[in-house]
Amino acid sequence: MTSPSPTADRGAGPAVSVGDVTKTYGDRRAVDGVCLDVRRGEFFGLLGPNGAGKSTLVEIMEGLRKADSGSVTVFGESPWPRNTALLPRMGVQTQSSAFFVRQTVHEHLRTVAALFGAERAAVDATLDIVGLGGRHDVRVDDLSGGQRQRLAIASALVHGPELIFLDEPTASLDPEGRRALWEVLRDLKAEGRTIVYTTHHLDEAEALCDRVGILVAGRLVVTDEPQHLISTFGATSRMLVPLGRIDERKAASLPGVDAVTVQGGHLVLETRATGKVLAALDAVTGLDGVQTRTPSLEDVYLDITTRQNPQNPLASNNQEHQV
Ligand SMILES: Nc1ncnc2c1ncn2[C@@H]1O[C@H](COP(=O)(O)OP(=O)(O)OP(=O)(O)O)[C@@H](O)[C@H]1O
Repeated sequence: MTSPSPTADRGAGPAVSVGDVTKTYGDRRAVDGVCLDVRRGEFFGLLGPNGAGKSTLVEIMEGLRKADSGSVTVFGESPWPRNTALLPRMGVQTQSSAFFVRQTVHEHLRTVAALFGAERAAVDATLDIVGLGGRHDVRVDDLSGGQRQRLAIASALVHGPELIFLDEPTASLDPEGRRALWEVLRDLKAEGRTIVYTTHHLDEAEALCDRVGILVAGRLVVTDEPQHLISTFGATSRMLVPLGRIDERKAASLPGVDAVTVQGGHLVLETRATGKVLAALDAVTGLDGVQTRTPSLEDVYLDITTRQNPQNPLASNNQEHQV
């Protein structure tokens, strides 16, 4: 990015502050009393099932949508009604980003850059970093879905904003493109920029985010660091033992085993006491071919969203916590 590093601003207040924000469409409450501060220089991931309210909340933070009630500030100022002083400081990629479809890729990004007064050199550099360096002369109309997504991301980055909002930026990218974007995002964070993004890729959120927030039915039920969330919620580890090595009943009776299921060619032992179970397995059958899967953010996410879903009879509302 060509703009100066925003690192110097880090000591000031939060990049984004959301206070008790609510948004209702008809009789549907899309965002329900959300409070959240995103710190300067933070990489914050907003997670949640389809329809949980992520895009609506992000659009309210961006100043693209008006909240029914509550307060939002971006760098201490309200983004609504449209705050032109904030626009150069923010980069926005939405799920329905608009394009100048009759222009070429390079013309499109030049037009966007000019709107923000960004240097022309930034256009070539940004196309390179999103992997569109070889596509300058292709008409936007003729891009594939993933290439359009890359161009939308480039449009959010070309003016070197301090605060970057990305709504499911990796949704249509191929695996190579996804990993390449991870590196771009890590570099942006290393420059001191603040990133707020939504994703359904939990491995990605675990790898990239300083903190994640999980929205369920419009309510922010958890905000925490991914690793802390995993240890706090104590999701179980799984041990995969090749079938035939130990029978199901005997496996279930081993000390520390919480549950046993058969999946594919394995007995799957769930446990919160990995060492104890490994020692017991070693004594009974040896550890050759035994695989251990430690809990991931995805396990915790599924646990939380299942319990918090109001449609689910096991739902409980007593897990809210923030770090
Ligand atoms: N413009 C709108 N008019 C009416 N209802 C809307 C509108 N936008 C969103 N909704 C509804 O609000 C709820 C939240 O939608 P939103 O798009 O914010 O969720 P999301 O978490 O981003 O979902 P996804 O993961 O599928 O993108 C959904 O029930 C959706 O149908």
